[in-house]
Amino acid sequence: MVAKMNPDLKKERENASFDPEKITNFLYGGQESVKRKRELESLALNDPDYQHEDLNFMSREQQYETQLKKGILMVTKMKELKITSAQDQLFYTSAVLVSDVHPMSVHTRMFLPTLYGQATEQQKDKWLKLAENYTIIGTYAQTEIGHGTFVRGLETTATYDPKTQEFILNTPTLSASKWWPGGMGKTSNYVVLMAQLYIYGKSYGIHPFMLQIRSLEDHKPLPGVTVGDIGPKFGYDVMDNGFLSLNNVRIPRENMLMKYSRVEPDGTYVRPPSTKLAYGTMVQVRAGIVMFSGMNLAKAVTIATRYSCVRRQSEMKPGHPEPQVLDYVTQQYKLFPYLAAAYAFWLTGQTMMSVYTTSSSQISKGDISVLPELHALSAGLKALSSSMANVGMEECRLACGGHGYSHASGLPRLYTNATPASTAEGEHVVLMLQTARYLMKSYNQSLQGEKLAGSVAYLSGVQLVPAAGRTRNMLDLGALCDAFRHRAARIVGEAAAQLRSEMQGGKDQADAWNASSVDLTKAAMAHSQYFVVKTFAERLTDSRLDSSISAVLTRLCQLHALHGLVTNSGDFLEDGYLTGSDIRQARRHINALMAKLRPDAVALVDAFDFPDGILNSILGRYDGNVYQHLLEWAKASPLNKTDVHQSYHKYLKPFLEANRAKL
Ligand SMILES: CCCCCCCCCCCCCCCCCCCCCC(=O)SCCNC(=O)CCNC(=O)[C@H](O)C(C)(C)COP(=O)(O)OP(=O)(O)OC[C@H]1O[C@@H](n2cnc3c(N)ncnc32)[C@H](O)[C@@H]1OP(=O)(O)O
Ligand SMILES: Cc1cc2nc3c(=O)[nH]c(=O)nc-3n(C[C@H](O)[C@H](O)[C@H](O)COP(=O)(O)OP(=O)(O)OC[C@H]3O[C@@H](n4cnc5c(N)ncnc54)[C@H](O)[C@@H]3O)c2cc1C
Repeated sequence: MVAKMNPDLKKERENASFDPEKITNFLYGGQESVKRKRELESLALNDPDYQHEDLNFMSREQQYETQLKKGILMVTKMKELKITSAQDQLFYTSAVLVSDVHPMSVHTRMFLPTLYGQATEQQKDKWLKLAENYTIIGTYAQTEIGHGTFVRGLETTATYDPKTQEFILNTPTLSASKWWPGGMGKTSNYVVLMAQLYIYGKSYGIHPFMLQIRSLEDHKPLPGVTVGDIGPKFGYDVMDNGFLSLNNVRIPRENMLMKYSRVEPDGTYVRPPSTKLAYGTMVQVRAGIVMFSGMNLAKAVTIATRYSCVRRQSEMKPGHPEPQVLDYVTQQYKLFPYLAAAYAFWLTGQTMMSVYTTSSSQISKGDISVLPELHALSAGLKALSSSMANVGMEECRLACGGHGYSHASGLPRLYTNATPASTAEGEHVVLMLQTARYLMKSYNQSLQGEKLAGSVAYLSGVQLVPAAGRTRNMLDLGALCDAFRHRAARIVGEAAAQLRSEMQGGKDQADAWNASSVDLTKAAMAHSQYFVVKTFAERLTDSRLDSSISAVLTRLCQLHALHGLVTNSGDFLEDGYLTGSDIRQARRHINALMAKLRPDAVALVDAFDFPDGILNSILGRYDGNVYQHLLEWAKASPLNKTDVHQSYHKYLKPFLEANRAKL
């Protein structure tokens, strides 16, 4: 029997100004792609082999085991079903894994991409098939107990022995032990080991090496290898992040991944075109995190928005029925800016991926000129999107009141699994500083009359003319983009001036950089925000957009820009580019936009097209039948398996009896 839809949600859907299907098609790149997405999702969600008890009711060991079993089934079925394209795999795996990963995720996301990106053709012949077949399972072992951020400072060594033509691998100190790699604790039998290369006592920096860590027969650690799980974490329970130490482990010379740099049998070192090519896998994952963050934020906003239409609380007017909590403007102010941000990062994530694809094909053809722009853009956008998603997901949880704190909402698990995106693959301040480094270099080039291209083109010949006194329409997307561009250019310029003045005051470059780093981070943030606002606005100029959806998407874009502007108003006011009256106008527009978006809120989250199985949230159910399912879910909790829990007999009963006896 089809359950009846909650009447409030039904009404919301009837009153929307547009057909959400049109936006779904826009978000996923067309009708055909949406059709395929739904086919694959339904295949996964209706497959009985993937069904299991709620992970939230399990111990960590059980979660690991369940998700490993599921991961294995998933890769087997994808092969059988010939689900081969990256897009199809993403649709299918998202439905199987929901907001979790599986213990072999880093194999797929980093180990294989490292082989594709860093191995020679010969090495690919040797390992790729094995890795693609999951005959070997690997991870990306870079971070150590003592160093994660400072890759150049890693202590693991790979010392070349020309006599035997082998590398000797060692973690010479406690702090050199590898720590964190996903799937290394219990699952992987191989790693790509990032280690300092030494030849004849000379260091050549960090390079990738293929290393077998466990027997392919009985999975026991190989001689010289100590490996295990690092223990429970804030989230990510299903993943066996691991530690690894190495004691004089020898591997053949051919195990260094040598696409870009080489060690000849006699120990001659052949330099790569750029030492940063060894960081390629990190750049790829960072680019992916922009979209990943947009999608996670979209899930959280879907849950909180639907629930806010089902939830009724308090009296807005004495004696009147309790309103849907989404009718409180403060609730709209909690959610709508993140609804807009989810759209912004979703679309920017797509742009980032297409920049990545184009640039990486140029790099593989030997053109490394695109590397600095790709690195700076992906670092800044990864940092911005993941930190915004963190704040937004938490705000969505808070917007669900008490029920948001329950695992039934899906929000705690979504948050704890997604929040590492801010730290892993480059801590967010560290990455912002990388973007700032590129901005400083570009800005100085522009001062010397060089014409800049790509994301920093706007820094060329920038004229910082204060525009106070000018009347402007704060809803005009062109004017909003101009304001963000002006702010970014000004802050970049001021950070450069600050850096210069620190150096003129006697500091060396490194101390001056540290002293200016708050301003530098701010410059990178302003630059990345400008990129997002501009990208969002540009995507709306697509002539294929139907007018009904173009109107509502324009409102979201305006809200995204205006909210960013109002929350950073000091930046726009500081040099008089905007006036107090512009900011007041912006605030009024935000209120008006929220009122206009209110009737479309549910349709806008429906358009993300997350089926219930993927949202995995009782509060966010499509049919809105929240309370009945909350109760059913609670009844399934392991503590409710018996009316009287065994601990009553063990502890409570004797305690009560002893107390009674004392009366
Ligand atoms: C967990 C959930 C997350 C969700 C993930 C979502 C994924 C999305 C997909 C969705 C599915 C989910 C599946 C989950 C499975 C995957 C799980 C992944 C798990 C995470 C794996 C990892 O966590 S894995 C380790 C990553 N660990 C770092 O991330 C270290 C940061 N640390 C550095 O990355 C360097 O340490 C740092 C700072 C650059 C300095 O590097 P350095 O010291 O060598 O360089 P300097 O600063 O001296 O800079 C010298 C010059 O190099 C330039 N440059 C530097 N880097 C460059 C580069 N990459 N490309 C070009 N140029 C570069 C720079 O711009 C300068 O250029 P210039 O001289 O011209 O100014
Ligand atoms: C869930 C999860 C999964 C992971 N998976 C993997 C994996 O599969 N493989 C792998 O190799 N690693 C993995 N990592 C490790 C991850 O990449 C690192 O933790 C991350 O790069 C941050 O480095 P760190 O831990 O050294 O932080 P730290 O650098 O110690 O950061 C601590 C503080 O110092 C500040 N700081 C550090 N350097 C600077 C600087 N230069 N300027 C200003 N501030 C600075 C940071 O901003 C931060 O506030 C994973 C981590 C997590 C949490």
